[in-house]
Amino acid sequence: MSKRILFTGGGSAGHVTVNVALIPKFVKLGWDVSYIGSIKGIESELISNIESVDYHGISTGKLRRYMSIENFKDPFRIVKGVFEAYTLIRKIKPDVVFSKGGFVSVPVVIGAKLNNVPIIIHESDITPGLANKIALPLATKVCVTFPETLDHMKSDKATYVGAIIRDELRSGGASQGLSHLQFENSKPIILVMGGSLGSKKINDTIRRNLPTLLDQFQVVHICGKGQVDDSIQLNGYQQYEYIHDELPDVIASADIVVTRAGSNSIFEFLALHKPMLLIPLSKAASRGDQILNAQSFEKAGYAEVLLEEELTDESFMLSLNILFTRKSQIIDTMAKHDQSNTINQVIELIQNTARTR
Ligand SMILES: CC(=O)N[C@H]1[C@@H](OP(=O)(O)OP(=O)(O)OC[C@H]2O[C@@H](n3ccc(=O)[nH]c3=O)[C@H](O)[C@@H]2O)O[C@H](CO)[C@@H](O)[C@@H]1O
Repeated sequence: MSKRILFTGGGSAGHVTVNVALIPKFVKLGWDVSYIGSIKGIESELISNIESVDYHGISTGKLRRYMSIENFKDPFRIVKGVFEAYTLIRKIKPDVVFSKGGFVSVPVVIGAKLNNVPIIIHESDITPGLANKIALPLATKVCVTFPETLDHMKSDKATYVGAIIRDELRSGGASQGLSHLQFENSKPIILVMGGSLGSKKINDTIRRNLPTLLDQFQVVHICGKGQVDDSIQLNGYQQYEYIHDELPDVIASADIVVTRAGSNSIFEFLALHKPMLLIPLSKAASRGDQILNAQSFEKAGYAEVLLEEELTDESFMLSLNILFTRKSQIIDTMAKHDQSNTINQVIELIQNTARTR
């Protein structure tokens, strides 16, 4: 009988793309693969069309850090989600659950524990997110991406594995990227990505500085859902809400990147040797995890960092020019970083943690 793995994780693409990297590996190994996510979230968009995956949507509540009327309804949604996850897991009978975090993962982890299924959680950021903090006592093992996380997560369950990157990202072609973007070979290309959901602050800064930027560069701008501005039609400037299949080619064609400091994105740019200007999400809007991610990359010599509080048109153009000048030196530093074996290490850990039947 085939082994069975159940994945969970969602809310933003950063809580899904690691699962997207692992799923084909388990399909190839002959495992049955199921996924529990939300009914309408990005995970349902990114996963439910993968043929070999049995996708189940459950009721979810968001773990907010701010006051909202929804905070009173969400405990009921979460309890409903736990009941749905528990019942599904009883039926699916997975040998192991792999959780990438995000609020949808909490009911799934609780449902797995109630069914006595071993749970592996994966933390992408330096400090654990709220969902993973709740999941930690229930988990069998915890995989972490940054070595520094072991200091924040004082648990013998934690193992440093590094970043899990989708294979397809490594096979992009710069010339395919150029032709997809309808760009020329004459000017360098900046890829702007304000996280998987987009960033209004970064979008506005780019658009205000477009005349100056386009003198020197071509700009491909991933703006986030609903944030493309159709009134801007300029040569050498392309906007997208989100890029799916063409992302490997687009990244391959880019010379430098301007991005938030979401863990998956920055490790992907590191693996693909793309020097980065990081503008981390501020502490006012988050637990400050992206600031720590960014500082770690700056210290390692992979990135320039500009804090949101210090973001002005002048500081942005200055940091961008410094990055562009340091480009070759940064690429040399990036070339010394090798994480090509992380995915195999994680697969082995999952296989060793799964129940034996
Ligand atoms: C606002 C917020 O809560 N952000 C968090 C979220 O970020 P976010 O969801 O932005 O996640 P990441 O930057 O880590 O990853 C985004 C993923 O989406 C992919 N992608 C993105 C754009 C696109 O057009 N196409 C595409 O495929 C990227 O290649 C990457 O694999 O999860 C990260 C990982 O836990 C955290 O570090 C971030 O702090």
